[in-house]
Amino acid sequence: MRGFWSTEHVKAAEDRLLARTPEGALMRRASFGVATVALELLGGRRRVGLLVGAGNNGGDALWAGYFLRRRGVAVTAVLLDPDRAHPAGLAAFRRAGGRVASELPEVDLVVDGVVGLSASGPLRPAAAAHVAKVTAPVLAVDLPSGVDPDTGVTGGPFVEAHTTVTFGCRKPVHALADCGDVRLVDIGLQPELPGPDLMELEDADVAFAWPVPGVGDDKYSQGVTGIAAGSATYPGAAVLSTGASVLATSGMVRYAGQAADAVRARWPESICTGSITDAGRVQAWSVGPGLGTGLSAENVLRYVLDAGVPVCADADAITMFANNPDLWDARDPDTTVVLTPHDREYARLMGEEVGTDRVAAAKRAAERFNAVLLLKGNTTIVADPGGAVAVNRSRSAWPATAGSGDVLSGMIGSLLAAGVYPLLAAACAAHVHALAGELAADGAPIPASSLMAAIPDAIRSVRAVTP
Ligand SMILES: NC(=O)C1=CN([C@@H]2O[C@H](COP(=O)(O)OP(=O)(O)OC[C@H]3O[C@@H](n4cnc5c(N)ncnc54)[C@H](OP(=O)(O)O)[C@@H]3O)[C@@H](O)[C@H]2O)[C@@H](O)CC1
Ligand SMILES: Nc1ncnc2c1ncn2[C@@H]1O[C@H](COP(=O)(O)OP(=O)(O)O)[C@@H](O)[C@H]1O
Ligand SMILES: [K+]
Repeated sequence: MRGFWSTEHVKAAEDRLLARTPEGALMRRASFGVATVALELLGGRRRVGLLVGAGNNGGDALWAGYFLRRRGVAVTAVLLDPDRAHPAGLAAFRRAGGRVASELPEVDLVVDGVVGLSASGPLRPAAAAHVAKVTAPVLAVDLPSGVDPDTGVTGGPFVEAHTTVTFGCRKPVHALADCGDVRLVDIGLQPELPGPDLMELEDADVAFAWPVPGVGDDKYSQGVTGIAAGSATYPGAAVLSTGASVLATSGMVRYAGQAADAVRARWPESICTGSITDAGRVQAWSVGPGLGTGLSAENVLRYVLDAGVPVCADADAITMFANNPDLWDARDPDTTVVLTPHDREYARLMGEEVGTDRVAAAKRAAERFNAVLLLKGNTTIVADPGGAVAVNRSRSAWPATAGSGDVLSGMIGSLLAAGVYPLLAAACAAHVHALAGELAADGAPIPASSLMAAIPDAIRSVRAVTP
């Protein structure tokens, strides 16, 4: 699991660390890390440019320039605010033979030391003008300048980094925005940090959490999933949701609804019935995709909320909650619910747009509904009411296709039925879903049914990393 810490927590931890470290030692350690990565990226080429801002981020760039000079690299620095350039860094850089110029010459690599943790807003015009002329790959110090460190939001010009070298710990920007290849340099910060503000599951975490049958298991003992989705108008949603559930875990899937014939034809291993009241016992329900929002759909939603098992509520279920708040209020408050809106469903449910800070939006909704909230998108955010947040960045946008959400909700239902902790169930499903999309697409558009069919490949791929 990777952790990410907010600027507030990083700055407080850095202050504590600075208080017990000789002056300048942290910056030299950090910038030595920058220089090491720069040499690796240069691969024998010898011309580096530095864009140097007014704060310590610029100081890091200047000290990195100093170390590069000592390795014989030609380094030219552009000082964006010459009077406020880091004095010790600038003196060391000049001593080592670094050149200061008003424009970057032709170089093989640019080090972005414009702004780091204290950034606010997009690049200012002077910095933006220099960045616009850059053609060489950019190595960002701490984070790409112009991108918000806590939200990953860009509201104007920003640096597009080939690689980012960060120090002490990762920050939210590294999970929420494209920072290129992110390298972490240890400066001894970990002991000073509280628990992470965000987390991102890696393959090994997902493999560890994913339910695998034991020798003593049977089809019931692993948790039976119930799917309440689809309708006469939208039978496909039921087929996709049920299929995702069948493929995600071992054990049994029960389908209840108007698409029973279509589901039975495609998934003979599922136990299908036309009516929710005849479904039989399950350990979790996945409800909503293609269900409709009429009276009979409302009754289905009431039934699953009353079943005393965890519920994943998606699509039409979310719209019904938005249209009729009584439905939500009537549920047993102890029932675990995972809500999985996309942005428009979020706006319906919350009565406000998601906005640019998607993590804050997901946290607000999780708290308001006392539920796990999975906000869909290229970067999926999962927040639980206790304040924990997991993010999953999809490496491709191929999953942005009709029916893909139906697949996700079937997978979440399966993991909930197997007893996986709700935040982890949603985050693991998002991870495998994105990977299945990538594997199935392999560079060309795919329908959601192909994404669904790649679930076993994606599970195999994450499990391949475990010993
Ligand atoms: N503390 C530590 O232990 C360690 C810290 N380390 C390093 O320190 C960095 C944090 O340094 P920091 O706090 O000095 O501020 P920093 O990010 O350089 O920026 C401040 C200046 O930028 C300006 N500015 C703001 N927004 C801007 C924009 N959009 N576009 C352009 N300019 C903008 C703003 O200008 P002003 O508003 O004052 O005019 C201000 O003067 C951190 O990221 C890491 O690299 C490492 O050495 C490891 C040890
Ligand atoms: N740009 C994107 N890149 C990667 N994944 C995406 C992107 N847009 C959406 N997704 C994912 O695709 C799925 C879409 O779900 P949803 O909008 O509910 O679709 P549908 O209702 O058609 O099933 C979600 O899992 C979401 O995270
Ligand atoms: K930077």
